[in-house]
Amino acid sequence: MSADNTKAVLETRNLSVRYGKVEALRATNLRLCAGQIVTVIGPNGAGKSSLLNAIMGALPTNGQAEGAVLYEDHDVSHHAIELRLGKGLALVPEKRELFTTMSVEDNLVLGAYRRRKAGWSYRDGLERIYSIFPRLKERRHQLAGTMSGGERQMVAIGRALMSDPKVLMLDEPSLGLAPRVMAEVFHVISHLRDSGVATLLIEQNSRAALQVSDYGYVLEVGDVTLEGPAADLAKNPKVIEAYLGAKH
Ligand SMILES: Nc1ncnc2c1ncn2[C@@H]1O[C@H](COP(=O)(O)OP(=O)(O)OP(=O)(O)O)[C@@H](O)[C@H]1O
Repeated sequence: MSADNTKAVLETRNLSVRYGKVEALRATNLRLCAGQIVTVIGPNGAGKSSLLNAIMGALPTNGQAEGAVLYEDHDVSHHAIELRLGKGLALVPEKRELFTTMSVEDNLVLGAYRRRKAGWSYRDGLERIYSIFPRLKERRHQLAGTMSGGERQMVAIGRALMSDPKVLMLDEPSLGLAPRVMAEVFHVISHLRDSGVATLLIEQNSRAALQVSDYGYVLEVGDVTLEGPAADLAKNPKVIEAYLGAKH
C-alpha cells in the first residue's frame, strides 16, 4: 500500500526540531493513513525520538518544534499534549515510563484518564487489553516495576491503547527484549492494524520493522533520505547495506 493514495490520519508538514543550536530534525514530511503501519528507521541520533515527541507535543523543555502536525486535517501543532491525547494520538516512549510501584492494572487504568466516550467503562477497556495481552490479566495485581522487560513493554502499549487512540506511536518497542518476546510484540503490532489503529513505529531493528510495515522512511541526521513501500525499502541496496546487512 502506498502512503499517498488514501486519506492521511496524521501528517507532518516541514516539521523541524531544534535544541538550542542542535538541529535534530529538518523539514520532515510524513504521512500515516488509518490501519497503516509506517516505520521510521535510521541510526542513533538521527532525530527519530524527536520526531515522535514533536508529533505528540512532548518535547523536552529545551526542544522547539516548527512546521505543522496535522491530525485528521486539523493543525494540532499548538495543542497541549493532553489535548492531542484526548483527540486520539498516543505515544509509548522509549523508556516506557511506567508507574513502577503501582499494579499493572492501575497503570492501565491511568491510560484512560483522557477518555471521554459516553457509555464507556474502564472495565471494557481492560478486557480489550487483556484479550490482546492475556499475560497482563494473569499479572494484573503485580507491581509494574517487578515485571520483565517484555511484560513492561506490553503494559506500556496496553496503557497507550486504553486511550483508544487512532494513531499509536511506538518508540523502539523491541529495545532490550529477547528475540522471542520481540516477536510477540511485533505480532501484536501487526494485529492492531486489523482494528484500524494507525501505527507509527520507530525501530533500530529495521528488518523486523520493515517486515510488519506498509511504508517506511529512512531518517539520517535529521533528514528523510529515502521513503517508499516497506517491501521496496527492504530490497533497496542502500537500505540493505546500511541497515539490513549481516552486521545488523
Ligand atoms: N533534550 C535535548 N537537548 C539537546 N540535544 C538533544 C536533546 N534530545 C536529543 N538531542 C539531540 O538531537 C539529536 C536527535 O536525537 P533523537 O533522540 O531524536 O535521535 P534518535 O534517532 O531517536 O536517536 P536514538 O536512536 O539514539 O534514540 C541528537 O543529536 C541528540 O543528541
